[in-house]
Amino acid sequence: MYTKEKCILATKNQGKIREFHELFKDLGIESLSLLDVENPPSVVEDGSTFFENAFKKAKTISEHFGIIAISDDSGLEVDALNGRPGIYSARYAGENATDEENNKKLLNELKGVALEDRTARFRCVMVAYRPDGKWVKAEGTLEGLISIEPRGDQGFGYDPVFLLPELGKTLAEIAIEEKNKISHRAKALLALHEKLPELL
Ligand SMILES: O=P(O)(O)OP(=O)(O)OP(=O)(O)OC[C@H]1O[C@@H](n2cnc3c(O)ncnc32)[C@H](O)[C@@H]1O
Ligand SMILES: [Mg+2]
Repeated sequence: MYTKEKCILATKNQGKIREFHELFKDLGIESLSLLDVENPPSVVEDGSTFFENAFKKAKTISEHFGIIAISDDSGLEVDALNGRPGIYSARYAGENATDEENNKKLLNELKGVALEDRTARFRCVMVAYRPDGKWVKAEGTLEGLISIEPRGDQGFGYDPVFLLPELGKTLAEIAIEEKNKISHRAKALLALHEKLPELL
């Protein structure tokens, strides 16, 4: 059973890894991540879509370690910015930008835009890749608004500026368990999990 095997999460993002590990507890999946191994191959994210980048991350890591790899390529699409930063979310404010720098740039770009026009969504594309070349993919989204000011200290990335209108809170103001009930990542992982038996 794959649930007893180790698979590897093809990510170095601590925030993503924490969410995956919480979700994996319920699904009975055991995994390593790139933070648990020495000198993992680096993957240049030069694709033009979330899928291309997710596919490249999963394939490279799976072939290197010889086990199933699960990747996550995700980002924020802001309607008032014609979908930017999109696949460039991690490097929006520059190649090695911090989350704070990216959030600051985003809020600056949206200066003067009314709250109701700050609609946005997180998108997550996941690929599970088996070393012999068989793979499955899944996707999830989460709709919301870009807040006027950052709020909250939980989560990671753009969470402090991503407002959930129904709750009146940002993603950084809710607990990881709550985020994992609604997030783009959780939706993608549940859809991926349905397809994992195809890799067995
Ligand atoms: O490529 P890996 O190693 O997985 O890690 P990464 O941080 O580079 O990840 P991506 O290339 O997928 O870039 C995703 C960007 O979108 C942001 N992001 C994705 N999911 C998010 C979430 O749930 N909450 C806040 N920001 C998120 C994240 O902070 C990054 O800036
Ligand atoms: Mg990346």
